Amino acid sequence: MPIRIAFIGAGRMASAIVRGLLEKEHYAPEEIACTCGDDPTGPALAEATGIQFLKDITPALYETEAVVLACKPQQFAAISPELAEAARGKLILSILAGTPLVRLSEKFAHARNIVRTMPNTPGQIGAGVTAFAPLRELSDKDNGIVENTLSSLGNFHEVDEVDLDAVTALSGSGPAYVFEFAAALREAGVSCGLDEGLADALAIDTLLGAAMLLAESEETPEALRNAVTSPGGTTAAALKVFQEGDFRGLVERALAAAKARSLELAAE
Ligand SMILES: NC(=O)C1=CN([C@@H]2O[C@H](COP(=O)(O)OP(=O)(O)OC[C@H]3O[C@@H](n4cnc5c(N)ncnc54)[C@H](O)[C@@H]3O)[C@@H](O)[C@H]2O)C=CC1
Ligand SMILES: O=C(O)[C@@H]1CCC=N1
Repeated sequence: MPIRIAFIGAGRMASAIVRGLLEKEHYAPEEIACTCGDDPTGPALAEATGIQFLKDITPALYETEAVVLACKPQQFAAISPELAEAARGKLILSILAGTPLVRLSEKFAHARNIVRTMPNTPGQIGAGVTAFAPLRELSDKDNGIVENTLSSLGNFHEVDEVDLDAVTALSGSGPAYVFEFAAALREAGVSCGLDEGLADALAIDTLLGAAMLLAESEETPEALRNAVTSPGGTTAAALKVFQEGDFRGLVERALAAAKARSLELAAE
């Protein structure tokens, strides 16, 4: 059976996409191939999912419809000109943070089209969100491939490429901020006298419940926050500390740092 989609890189994000594609039955395992660098990720992904691992994937690219670039941005330069040439006439989907379409199209000069995307790790369980920007308008066929791939990870939005560095700062890196907040809640709960296991369970269910309420409610985050905050009560006491510590300013500076780093990655 010919390969229809090939993954250059077989790490965490490639695994999430492969699993999503298989779960939604967009491809049979034999129609997907991956390669990797000098580590065991490719054989491990093949073993876990039934897809093919090819140490040298270049010959197989001639028959594929689409190629997903899923190595690290710093590993992009190591992709050989021979591999890029074998991707002539193919649809290229990149998940590389920071790497702009202009740089992707220098290497994959003869691709049918190139789509720069920014997914996130909740895609592992179909709860991700991805933004994408195509180099040229997508044909119906390529639009179908992009939609199948991104919908298997969760929700998706088409954006102008210029927005993708900010998207990376917000939703690409964003799960890490939430996990850091969950860990901070757990530690603070322990400081307040709770058992660690209980603090962990309370932190997770609080984040999950609040996110589900926010997604289902018509209210803004501010309105939902206010609904928790009784005048002169406990929440007001905590939010005052957040405000004194410039919580919003801190988040703004964190996203600005991530966006600046994404822009720097363009040249690495
Ligand atoms: N981890 C995350 O939360 C997100 C990551 N991304 C992007 O996804 C990409 C992959 O990230 P992860 O999966 O986290 O990394 P990872 O380190 O888990 O996987 C990288 C993969 O690339 C392979 N590789 C290295 N050099 C190679 C080469 N020359 N040819 C082919 N394969 C090669 C490695 O063997 C490995 O399989 C990165 O570009 C990152 O910017 C995008 C959104 C979210
Ligand atoms: O930290 C990174 O560079 C990647 C891109 C977004 C999430 N992880």
